[in-house]
Amino acid sequence: TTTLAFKFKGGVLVAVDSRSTQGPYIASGSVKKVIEINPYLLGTMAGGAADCAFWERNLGVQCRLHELRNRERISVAAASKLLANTLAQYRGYGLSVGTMITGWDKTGPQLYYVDNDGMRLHAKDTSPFFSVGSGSTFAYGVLDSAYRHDMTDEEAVALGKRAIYHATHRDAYSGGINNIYLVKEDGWVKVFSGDVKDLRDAFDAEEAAAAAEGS
Ligand SMILES: CC1=C(C(=O)N[C@H](C)C(=O)N[C@@H](Cc2c[nH]c3ccccc23)C(=O)N[C@@H](CC2CCCCC2)C(=O)[C@H](C)CO)Cc2ccccc21
Repeated sequence: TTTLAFKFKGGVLVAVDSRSTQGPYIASGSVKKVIEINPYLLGTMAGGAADCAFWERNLGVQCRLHELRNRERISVAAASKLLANTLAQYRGYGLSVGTMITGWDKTGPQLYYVDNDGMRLHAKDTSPFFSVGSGSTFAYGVLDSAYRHDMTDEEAVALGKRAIYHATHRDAYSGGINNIYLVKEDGWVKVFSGDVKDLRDAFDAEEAAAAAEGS
């Protein structure tokens, strides 16, 4: 799996692959690794498929209950804390969940990393991006070299495609479809869904267009 997300001038960019494996066997080439918790909150999934699917759906229930009790949408910080607390309760049970919780709340765009070890990291200017999964090392190589905060939405999408392309090219456990979401002030938008095999020319074309626009 390769999942990544980064904060930038326009909000938050989320990009994931869609391969599920059982050892060397590809169980699926088209799983959804982004869960749409509500129109303002997204969660990414890496690790045990059933663990991620079950506990992130459970998080959705907890977020909805928070809204009903408090008559206001839950913040990204609180939503990520609910999941971190749940995973802490099950520490030692063998859960495998590596996730990013992101969205836009009254404090603006926010991004957290949460995993089964009980880690909960807040993306700040020092580290505005995370990548989770077996392909994350390849994605970090691309993000570390090309990330800039003042990217346009199009440049951010092109960077997400480039990072997923290189990770799925090198990592046997990543592949399938690249799904990309943009988190804006009025909620998330799914902006791209395409086979990773076709990505190469996609981000080359976007690059050329951006260069032409710049000149
Ligand atoms: C697709 C699927 C299941 C599935 O593929 N299960 C296999 C065994 C699974 O969990 N695969 C993991 C890898 C894995 C196997 N055994 C493990 C034991 C512990 C931890 C991980 C694993 C996977 O693809 N993980 C993906 C992310 C998943 C894909 C499916 C959607 C949710 C996120 C990855 O992290 C990469 C492929 C790297 O492993 C189980 C399930 C239950 C209900 C509905 C759908 C599914």
